[in-house]
Amino acid sequence: MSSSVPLVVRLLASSVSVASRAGKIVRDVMSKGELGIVEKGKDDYQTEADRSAQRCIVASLSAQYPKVNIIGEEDGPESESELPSDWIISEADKEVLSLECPVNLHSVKEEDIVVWVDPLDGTSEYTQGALMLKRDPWERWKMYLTHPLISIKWYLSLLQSNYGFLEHVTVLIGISVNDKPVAGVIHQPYYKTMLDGEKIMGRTIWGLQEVGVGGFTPAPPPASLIITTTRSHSNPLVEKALQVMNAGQIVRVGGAGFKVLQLLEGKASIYVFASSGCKKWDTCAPEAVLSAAGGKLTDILGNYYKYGGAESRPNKTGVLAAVNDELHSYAVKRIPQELKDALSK
Ligand SMILES: Nc1ncnc2c1ncn2[C@@H]1O[C@H](COP(=O)(O)O)[C@@H](OP(=O)(O)O)[C@H]1O
Ligand SMILES: [Mg+2]
Ligand SMILES: [Mg+2]
Ligand SMILES: [Mg+2]
Repeated sequence: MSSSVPLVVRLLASSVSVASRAGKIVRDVMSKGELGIVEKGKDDYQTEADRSAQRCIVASLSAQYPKVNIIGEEDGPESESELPSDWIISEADKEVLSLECPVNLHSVKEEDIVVWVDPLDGTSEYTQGALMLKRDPWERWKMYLTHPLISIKWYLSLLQSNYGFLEHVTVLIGISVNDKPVAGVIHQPYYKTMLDGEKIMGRTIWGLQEVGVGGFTPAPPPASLIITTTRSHSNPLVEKALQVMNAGQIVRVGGAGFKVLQLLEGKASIYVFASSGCKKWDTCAPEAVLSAAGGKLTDILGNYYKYGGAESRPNKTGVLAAVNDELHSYAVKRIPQELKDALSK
């Protein structure tokens, strides 16, 4: 790889390649059927796919960029087992490598960068998706009975959905410089495209400050106000914030990455989540990609989060994102003060 390419662009190009490999790991774990679900906390789970995808991303990036501070969601005791050699990716996406680096990022050093990794965003939807891969209804029912995450209401909605909610799953790699997300990758392992009659799995969307987004073509916002929000982590405050938006429609989907994709694809115009459940790894890459496309992601007070390595992990004051500044200000104004106060406490 040419070292004349500025560091941020090289790191983004490497992240695009490694996210795609991590996405394959996510699919492979699902195909084997041994999800290895571990409960980290209330409504907070981890699977073998989360653990393995993170190992692949962190090992690949830290081998090439040893002084970059890489923070992953699934940090914990290091696994003893050796990493398969094909999990270490040293390739870098050629299209991204040829991008013009914004002038203010030209001289960024490894020490100035913090990378936030969410190896699998939408873990609830991933584990529920496993059910839909069981073709035999009796097998599916047995799996449901032993599944820790699914209520009967969800089971029924799953049966109505075509392919479960696997499309909501993303791999997120966010690159921040001096507290600010400047570049990011959102990879969708279960996005399907047909090419010459052949099914291709996965697509990778990237964003770079001042350059724009790649990997897909953003669509204009919908004509009426459509809000996207959580489908698996709601609570009374979250619902209150949705009520005040006066939206024509509310779309409940999994993952912070997928909700930002809903905004970029013209399926919704505002993402509202008045809860402290999301963390920095959930929003770093989505914020970078959204802002590169002209959108804005902040907390529900309208303040940007900071992404330095010493910042606390939770996004305590919620998430509010919109496709443009005008819709973002509309949403900030609509949120009642008592709700802002409740999250700021
Ligand atoms: N109450 C809560 N507890 C734990 N994690 C939460 C949470 N609310 C949101 N999150 C995390 O924020 C991300 C987006 O959530 P949602 O899909 O509900 O919008 C998910 O990331 P992960 O799937 O990577 O863990 C989810 O776990
Ligand atoms: Mg998680
Ligand atoms: Mg996440
Ligand atoms: Mg995750």
